[in-house]
Amino acid sequence: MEPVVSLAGASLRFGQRTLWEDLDLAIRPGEFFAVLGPNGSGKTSFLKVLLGLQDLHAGSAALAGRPVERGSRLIGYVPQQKSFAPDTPMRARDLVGLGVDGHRWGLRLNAGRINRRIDELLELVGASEYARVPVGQLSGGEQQRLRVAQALASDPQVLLCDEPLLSLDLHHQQAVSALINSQCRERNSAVVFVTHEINPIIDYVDRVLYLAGGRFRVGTPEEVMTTEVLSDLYGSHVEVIRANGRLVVVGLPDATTHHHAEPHALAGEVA
Ligand SMILES: Nc1ncnc2c1ncn2[C@@H]1O[C@H](COP(=O)(O)OP(=O)(O)OP(=O)(O)O)[C@@H](O)[C@H]1O
Repeated sequence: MEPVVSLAGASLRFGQRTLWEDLDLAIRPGEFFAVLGPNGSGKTSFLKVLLGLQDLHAGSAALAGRPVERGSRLIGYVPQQKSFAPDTPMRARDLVGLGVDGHRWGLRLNAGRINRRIDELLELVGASEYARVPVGQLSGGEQQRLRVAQALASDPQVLLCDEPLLSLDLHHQQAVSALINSQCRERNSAVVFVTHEINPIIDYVDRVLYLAGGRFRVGTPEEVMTTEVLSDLYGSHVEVIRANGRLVVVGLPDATTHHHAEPHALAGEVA
């Protein structure tokens, strides 16, 4: 199967600082691909490259075989959370409606079908009851669920998610992760999911790109999330503990404010 996202010899550098270099990557349709790493390791910048918003220092990046470009219709994007201003003159359903234009849903949708599609998306993210509330009056988590609905609205071939679970409670973390996974499996979208914390999505992830200290590793979670690999990436000993199907990384260097769960939190929390 042709990859829908591909990078060849890709390097990103700001001034003297190399975030990653010589990255070769092919992400196929229907793949759930997680991007992990500490603060400042270049996860958001990686998404910006795919969005055509960040030039590479070297190498190339392509979507569906064509060079990345701004405003690509192939992409759905859940940006890193920023709140809407309290007086934003838009209701929740208007925000989701911005994502529905029907170009992947056959003929141009008429008003009735657009409304039904918006209702369906609001329902999927559990936002029906605040559909008519101005977005600026909603909580961070409620706004976040709308962003997910908006990103799914166009049935994108590539779904880019930047920490989409931030500020969601456990129930909605699970619901939103499952929804993104359905888009991946049922609609064959490639999902690129940036996160500090792999546990909420560990059952869904096919492969991981782990960025740290200007280097990276790519592979399945079993290949990458090990004491040996992460100790090598961080350049100091870290311990990866597996318990109850969850992963805990212990002993990360102080300089990396990393949101992995602490060992005491094993009993069912989600960091
Ligand atoms: N346009 C830019 N010019 C210079 N430096 C930049 C630019 N964009 C990002 N950086 C730097 O590159 C590094 C990586 O930023 P990025 O936002 O990609 O990290 P991240 O892994 O997403 O971090 P976080 O987990 O904190 O969101 C940061 O140190 C940031 O300051």
